[in-house]
Amino acid sequence: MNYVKTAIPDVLLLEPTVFGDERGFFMETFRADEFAKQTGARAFIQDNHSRSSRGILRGLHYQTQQTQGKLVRVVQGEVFDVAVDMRQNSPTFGKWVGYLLSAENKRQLWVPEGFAHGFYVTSETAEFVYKCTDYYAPEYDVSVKWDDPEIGIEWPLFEEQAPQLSEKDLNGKSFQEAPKFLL
Ligand SMILES: Cc1cn([C@H]2C[C@H](O)[C@@H](COP(=O)(O)OP(=O)(O)O[C@H]3O[C@@H](C)C(=O)[C@@H](O)[C@H]3O)O2)c(=O)[nH]c1=O
Repeated sequence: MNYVKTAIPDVLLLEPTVFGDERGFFMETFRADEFAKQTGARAFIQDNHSRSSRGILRGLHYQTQQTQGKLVRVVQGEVFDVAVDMRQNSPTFGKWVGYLLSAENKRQLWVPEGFAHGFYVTSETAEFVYKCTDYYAPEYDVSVKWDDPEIGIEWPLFEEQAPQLSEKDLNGKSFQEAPKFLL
């Protein structure tokens, strides 16, 4: 596994080593020892899997307590995946990074605690799989507006179709009013 620093050094892009042969391919998707060495993160205790159609946007989400670090990947289709730094005392506070993750490119994104996270589906459907360092806690769940101009995420949107969001995400907080981390 290749761990690549992004423009926000705490957010890492992981490129697995893929062994192809006449049967198909094999890759390791997670190793606790290597991952802990690279990130210093707490152990993962929850795994999630979601499926979404083209044009769905989920995010931007984080939990103010039981804060989750997330190791995310796509097992079918393609998404544009984004992390936003919500750590007030960080040199990259308010900055975002975004990457296309797909079943084909097999890349993973490490989104540490202190970041809001979201994704936009660019294929017909996408199955999204991720590991979390803490449990889901809806009482601490925050949604930040995906299109807040202060963050300025450049989503690769389809022109003919506005992104489709959940009720919760339609009512997301502005970046300014969203609670920040002091990590
Ligand atoms: C996230 C989550 C949801 N749920 C339930 C609550 C709800 O009824 C249903 C759908 O929840 P949501 O609308 O919050 O799902 P979703 O919009 O997919 O939320 C996820 O979005 C991405 C971007 C993230 O970063 C994740 O951490 C998570 O917040 O699933 C759980 O039971 N456990 C969980 O861990």
